[in-house]
Amino acid sequence: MLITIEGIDGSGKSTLLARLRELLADLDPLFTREPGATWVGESVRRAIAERMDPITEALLFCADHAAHIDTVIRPALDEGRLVISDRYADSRFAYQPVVLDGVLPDPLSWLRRIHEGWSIRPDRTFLLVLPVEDAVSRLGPEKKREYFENAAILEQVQENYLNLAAADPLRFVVVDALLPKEEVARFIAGEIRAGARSSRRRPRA
Ligand SMILES: Nc1ncnc2c1ncn2[C@@H]1O[C@H](COP(=O)(O)OP(=O)(O)O)[C@@H](O)[C@H]1O
Ligand SMILES: Cc1cn([C@H]2C[C@H](O)[C@@H](COP(=O)(O)OP(=O)(O)O)O2)c(=O)[nH]c1=O
Repeated sequence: MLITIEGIDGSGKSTLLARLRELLADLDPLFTREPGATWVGESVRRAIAERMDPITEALLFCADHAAHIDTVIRPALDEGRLVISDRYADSRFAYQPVVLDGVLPDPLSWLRRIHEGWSIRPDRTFLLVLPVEDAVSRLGPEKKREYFENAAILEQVQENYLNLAAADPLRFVVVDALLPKEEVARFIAGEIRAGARSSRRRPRA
């Protein structure tokens, strides 16, 4: 079973993942992330830091995804493991249209076409949602921010995320990220546990 965690920068993904490691330890999940689970992820970080052109950047994120699926996700799913990824394809569909706006006529369709035929659809995606001003204040004024970590960009990213969730309500679970950390983590752990139980009853297609 493939679970993905999505949300704008500062929504609480890293905090949540750390707690899920404890709460779900008995299920022995494989925790992974995008970008960065493969060496391609290092190129992605460099591309963001150096502000490469948006097409190069988008294709590097996609290359990281392909390597991530090939080397980490597919092997684990084939072994029947529960896989939980901090960011996944929806990060591309939410962030890259913002930077590709004006560069391509329809960035989202372009991105979707690139993923077609090889990417693996998550069984469940938890989307952490909170007002952008709260996310930005959580990121902290003193922190050296990455390019995407600014309010105007994050507003558009979050709007894209909410549109993705509205279009696919069976897969997405929208979670109020303003709730206390422990409440967020326990709710999501419970949902993942319930999903894992029912997927054991269903043979994998
Ligand atoms: N539910 C929450 N309530 C209040 N603060 C939170 C919550 N979740 C995370 N935080 C804090 O917000 C900041 C950003 O969280 P983090 O997990 O790093 O976000 P992300 O990985 O999504 O960028 C951290 O300082 C973290 O302690
Ligand atoms: C996976 C992915 C991330 N991103 C962005 C989100 C983040 O701003 C940035 C780095 O992701 P991430 O490693 O989650 O950020 P951090 O560890 O600094 O919180 O890349 C994309 O724009 N597209 C993508 O496909």
